[in-house]
This record gives sequence, structure tokens and C-alpha cells, in this order.
Amino acid sequence: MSLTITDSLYYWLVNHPKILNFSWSQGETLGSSPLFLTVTVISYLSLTFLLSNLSLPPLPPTILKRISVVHNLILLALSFTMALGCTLSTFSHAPHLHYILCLPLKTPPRGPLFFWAYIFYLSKIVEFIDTFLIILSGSTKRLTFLHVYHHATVVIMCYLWLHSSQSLFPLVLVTNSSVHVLMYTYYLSCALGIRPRWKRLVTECQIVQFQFSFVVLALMLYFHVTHKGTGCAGVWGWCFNVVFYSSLLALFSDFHAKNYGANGKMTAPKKVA
Ligand SMILES: CC(C)(COP(=O)(O)OP(=O)(O)OC[C@H]1O[C@@H](n2cnc3c(N)ncnc32)[C@H](O)[C@@H]1OP(=O)(O)O)[C@@H](O)C(=O)NCCC(=O)NCCSC(=O)CC(=O)O
Repeated sequence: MSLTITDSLYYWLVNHPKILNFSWSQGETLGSSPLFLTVTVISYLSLTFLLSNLSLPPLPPTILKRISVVHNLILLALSFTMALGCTLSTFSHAPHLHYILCLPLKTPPRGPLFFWAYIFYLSKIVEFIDTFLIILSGSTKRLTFLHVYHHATVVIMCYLWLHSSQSLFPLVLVTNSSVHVLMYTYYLSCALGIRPRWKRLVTECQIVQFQFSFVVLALMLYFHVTHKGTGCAGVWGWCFNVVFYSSLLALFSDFHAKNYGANGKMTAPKKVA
């Protein structure tokens, strides 16, 4: 029985023909052109700026609650599936651990690992809805620089992963999707009217994931420099990730200090379940 479940999981998340034969081809795959990326990011930023300055009346709470519940459920399920799919793909398609930290130069962006990188990229566009939920709730003070900067920049990072076959993306993808399972469970509970006591744990898991990313980035650099021959694929993406994760680590540390204070207590406590 357990063998059947494992076989089904491998079929649907790794060996399905659509996954096995996936290929990111520049300009052909949906979302793979630089124009698509530019229009997507500029539209997100413009719409966010416009809608937040229009002083729209907030959506009635019951409607907002229903939309939030559906949106958070979708992203919770998607994050779980991406973490599992990419983990299983790594086990069955990475020849050795070294491979996921240092892809050989000119690795073509195809097969299961890149399929999950592509789904992850598209999921970051779906996450734009988070921003519109904040605007539609009327709590624009929650529309922080951290939030908008993160949502706009992470899409560019995922595009670069695919475009440059960036080494180490499988580890970052699995870590981030796992943290997002926790984060969307938190948001789902809030939308259902239950405010979890473990908000701080979510923030701390996010901070640990950024710290862990630096370990992974350092390992990739080590392999790149010491690798006999050509080094690892995606060194420009590596530079982008260093800058992006450093900024997120600083912003999240600041968020942590402001929200939970130096003694670990929430500075502005809300009703908890
Ligand atoms: C605990 C956090 C996850 C969230 O902190 P916040 O202070 O934003 O959270 P909060 O307690 O005010 O959120 C609860 C409110 O959000 C509403 N809400 C429900 N679903 C939502 C959704 N999908 N997106 C945004 N808001 C949502 C709830 O109904 C509730 O409204 P009400 O209060 O009215 O009942 C934190 O660690 C964090 O990430 N803070 C940064 C802000 C942010 O935007 N994070 C997400 C993207 S960054 C990211 O994702 C990094 C990563 O990759 O890990």
C-alpha cells in the first residue's frame, strides 16, 4: 500500500510526461520573455501604487474573508506540493548532492527540477494577490516597503533561476515553499478569525531561511572556485541572490525588532486565539 502511494507521488510529481518533458524555452514558454517579466513587474508596482492612493472603500469583511480563505488555501496547497515535488525530483534526478549546489555550466533548463522552478516562478505572480487583499481590506499601513519590494523582486529572482539555470535553486525553493506552508497557514487562520499565538515563530522561520540561504550561497561559491574545469552555472544569479537575501535579512530583522521587541513580546498585541 505504502509502495503504491510512493509510486503515485513519484508519477504525479516527477515522472508525469508533462513534468519529465518540461523545457523552459526563451520566448516560447509562457512567461519566459524579458518583456513578460518587465510588464508583469511594472504592472504590479503601478497597480499597487494606484490602488493604494485611490482611497477605495474597503471590501465588506464577509466577502474579503471568503476571498482570503480561498487564496490562502490555494497557496498553502501549492507551497506544500512544490516543496514535495522539488524534493522528490531532487532525489530521483540529481546524480549527487553536489549537483544541486553546483549545476554544470550550460545545464539546459529542462526536466522535473526546472518544472518546479517554473511553477514556483508562476506562484510568485499568484502571490501578488496578497497585496491586493491588503489594499482591499483598507489597512494600507500593512502595505510596507518590505512587502512590495519582496513581492516585486522575488519574481525577477525566479526568472533568473530559469534563464541562467542557476545552481542551488532546488534548496532555496524547498526551504522557501516549506516556510510558506507555515506562513499561509498563519494567514488562513487569521482570515478564519483565529489569530495564532505563533506569529513570531513564522517570522523567525523566515529569518532562519535567509540565514540558511547564505550557507548555501557560500557552498556554491566554494564549489565554483574549487571545481576542476568550468565552475557552476548561474553565477550572475548568485550575485543577485546575495544582494536580495541580504536586504531581506535586514528588513525582516527590523520587522522582528519592531513587532516583538527586544524582550520577545509583541509590541502591539492583538487578540489571540
Ligand atoms: C507573520 C508574518 C508572515 C506576517 O506578518 P504581518 O504583520 O504582515 O501579519 P498580520 O498579523 O498583520 O496579518 C494578519 C492579517 O492579514 C490578513 N491576511 C489574510 N491573508 C492574507 C494574505 N494572503 N496576505 C496578506 N494578508 C493577509 C489577515 O486577514 C489579517 O488581517 P486582520 O489583521 O485585519 O485580521 C511576518 O513574518 C511577515 O512576513 N511580515 C512581513 C510582511 C509581509 O508582507 N510578509 C509576506 C511576504 S514576505 C515573504 O513571503 C518572505 C518569504 O519568502 O518568506
